[in-house]
Amino acid sequence: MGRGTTEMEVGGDGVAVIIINNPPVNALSVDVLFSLKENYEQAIKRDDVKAIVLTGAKGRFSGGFDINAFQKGTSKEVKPGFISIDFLTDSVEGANKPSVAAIDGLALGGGLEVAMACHGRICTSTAQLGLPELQLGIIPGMGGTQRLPRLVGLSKSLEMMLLSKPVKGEEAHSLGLVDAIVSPKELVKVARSWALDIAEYRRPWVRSLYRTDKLEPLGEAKEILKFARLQAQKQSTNLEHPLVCIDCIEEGIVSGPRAGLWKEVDSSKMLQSSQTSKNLVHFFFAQRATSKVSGVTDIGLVPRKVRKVAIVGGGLMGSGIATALILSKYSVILKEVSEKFLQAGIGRVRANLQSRIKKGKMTEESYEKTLSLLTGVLDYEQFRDVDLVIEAVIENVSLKQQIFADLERYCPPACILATNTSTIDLNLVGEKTTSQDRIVGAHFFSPAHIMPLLEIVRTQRTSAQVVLDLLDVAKKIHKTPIVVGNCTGFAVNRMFFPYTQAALLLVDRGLDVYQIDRAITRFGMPMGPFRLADLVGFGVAVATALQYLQSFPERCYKSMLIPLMLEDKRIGEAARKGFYQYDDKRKASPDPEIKKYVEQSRNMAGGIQDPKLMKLTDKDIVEMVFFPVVNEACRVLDERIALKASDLDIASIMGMGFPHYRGGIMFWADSLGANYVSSRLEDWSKMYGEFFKPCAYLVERANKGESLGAQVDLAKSRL
Ligand SMILES: C[C@H](O)CC(=O)SCCNC(=O)CCNC(=O)[C@H](O)C(C)(C)COP(=O)(O)OP(=O)(O)OC[C@H]1O[C@@H](n2cnc3c(N)ncnc32)[C@H](O)[C@@H]1OP(=O)(O)O
Repeated sequence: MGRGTTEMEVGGDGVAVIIINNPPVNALSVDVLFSLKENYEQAIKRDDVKAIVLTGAKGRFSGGFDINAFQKGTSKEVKPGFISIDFLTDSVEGANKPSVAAIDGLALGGGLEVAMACHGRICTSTAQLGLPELQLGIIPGMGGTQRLPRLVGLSKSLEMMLLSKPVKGEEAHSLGLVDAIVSPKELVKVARSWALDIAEYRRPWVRSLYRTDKLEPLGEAKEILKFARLQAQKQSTNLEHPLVCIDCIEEGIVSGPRAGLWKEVDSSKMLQSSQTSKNLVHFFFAQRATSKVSGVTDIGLVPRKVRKVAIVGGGLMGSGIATALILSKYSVILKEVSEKFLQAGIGRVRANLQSRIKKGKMTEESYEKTLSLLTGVLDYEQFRDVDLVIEAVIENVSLKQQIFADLERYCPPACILATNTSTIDLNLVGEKTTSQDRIVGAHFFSPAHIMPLLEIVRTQRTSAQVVLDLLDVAKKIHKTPIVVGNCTGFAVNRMFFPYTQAALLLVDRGLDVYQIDRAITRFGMPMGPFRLADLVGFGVAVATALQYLQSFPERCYKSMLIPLMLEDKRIGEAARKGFYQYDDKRKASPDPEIKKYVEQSRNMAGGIQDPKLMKLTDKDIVEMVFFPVVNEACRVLDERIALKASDLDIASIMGMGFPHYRGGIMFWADSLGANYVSSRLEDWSKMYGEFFKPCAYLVERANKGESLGAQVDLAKSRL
């Protein structure tokens, strides 16, 4: 079956309207592009056609080239340059009949590139126009690197491409990217008469590719490109495609737009088969797949409306969650135990909003309006009509049990009862209630109003309806949800607990703390394990480590390094002293004093330093720190705590900052090969103990030559 088509209607006015039709976003599949080409040929041939209007069905021009084709390939072989040069440049832009693009909704990537090959563009004020290809590890491949700079100037086009940042209709108009803004109702009508005006020489016949009026003089252009290269190298270390994009733009400016088009064609082909592009395309689909949950979103249920939310606990997490909710227009009640704590909680919400004002993301007026959605309370009286409660108090089982028993008494019987615990078994939390079907985990990551991930934890008794309702709330507060099962640490924290432990093991065996952090940040993590431990605080680190020690004693590495530092009141960034020392501006710098703790810890670990470890490359360090994480992720899948490896990819990226351009933890492991990961772990386990022992799931997949990302058997699911 084909993927999409175009339809053509020729009106009595001599205008052929060609409509792109490929729901939901009118993506340009190869089928759509071939159909478009056929209709163009017809329109050019027919004597009753004077001009052409190109538009998209159902209020969306086009979301760009069909990204599925990057993963699955296409049914037809297309020769290089066929779409960009033969069709768009020579047949559409070079035609003797003018085309006008009528843009509503979105014109992204290939969608905007097709529109830029037209001789005029009309759009609605809400339309989004942009070239976001770089977010997929590729560059615009249908002339975008050549035409966008010629329409909006070099600086703005670089910003739009390098940041994958679209512009809205009004801005597109003031930039000169579109010629007029009209209402959706008028769109096609105005485009028709615009096209006729061009055909009859009442308006200029503009071929964007040959315009030079917006381009800066050569010397200035070269300076702008030089600066852009420096910026790209700084902001996108490890990435090649932003630099390739700049090279293509430069080629067009220096050697002419046709040479630029050919360089773009060749570079696009090369980048499409790069590992980075595969990783980023995987990330695109994996992110969308998280909200498709088998047994929840495919059984005909409809999410219930959540209007009013109560939060118990106004600490760092509770106030962050409250901020996220009021920002999405939920009415929120914040409960604390005393006036003092309540005011502190509300103060934190205020500060979160104020910081948005400082960053220009919020006006004073919307600040007041948003804050008016928050009510502080000291008892449960106002909980009688809430639709959702999120408990966010300290990690104390009996306190949580008491709170849930109270919630059961005060909240309506259908109210969703969620806990923000990051480790405690949900069955334990709800032990003193009879409401197990509506108890669910809503695990936010700190700071909750900023971090994009929401881990939704369900027990075997949580109802599908409750999970669906929370998925809907997640969407409304712009969080990416992953639905996981119930166990110590759930999916995200559990998967990452070996991260710090591996780093500690390496230090006990002779490696330098800062060398490890450097290798991990060069790999693309926002910070290394030791800098992260400082940020989280040693108190939390030790408490969490104890929980894992209780749950998974056989594979915990017990280093004394953090407890030793804790004894001396080095507790991390909060005290300005952890693995690093911190100045007034919270800038971290290595601290020579930690040497003594390291020595002590090494002695307590038996003083075994391994000369082999002294010669580790960055790559080895990265693998020794992350392969234990992959190993734990495999266990999480094997136990069906997560149902899809791609959910763990998203969790690693959005919860832990794993570089998205590496595709996420499991996709990255698969790019190296399950067999490689398993055999390296096996070797290390012989040298350094059980901590590295590959789990049965990993060994089995490695032996069978299967990828770690291949679907698990859902029949065994515990959810
Ligand atoms: C040669 C060229 O230069 C190369 C290119 O054009 S590459 C493509 C460039 N285009 C892009 O990067 C745009 C990617 N898409 C997006 O940013 C967003 O999907 C959007 C802004 C278009 C719509 O966002 P939103 O309304 O929130 O819906 P969203 O859930 O993201 O997408 C709806 C569906 O359309 C699909 N989709 C979106 N863009 C697509 C595309 N270009 N190709 C194929 N499918 C696409 C999504 O996968 C999703 O499918 P699903 O329902 O099965 O999960």
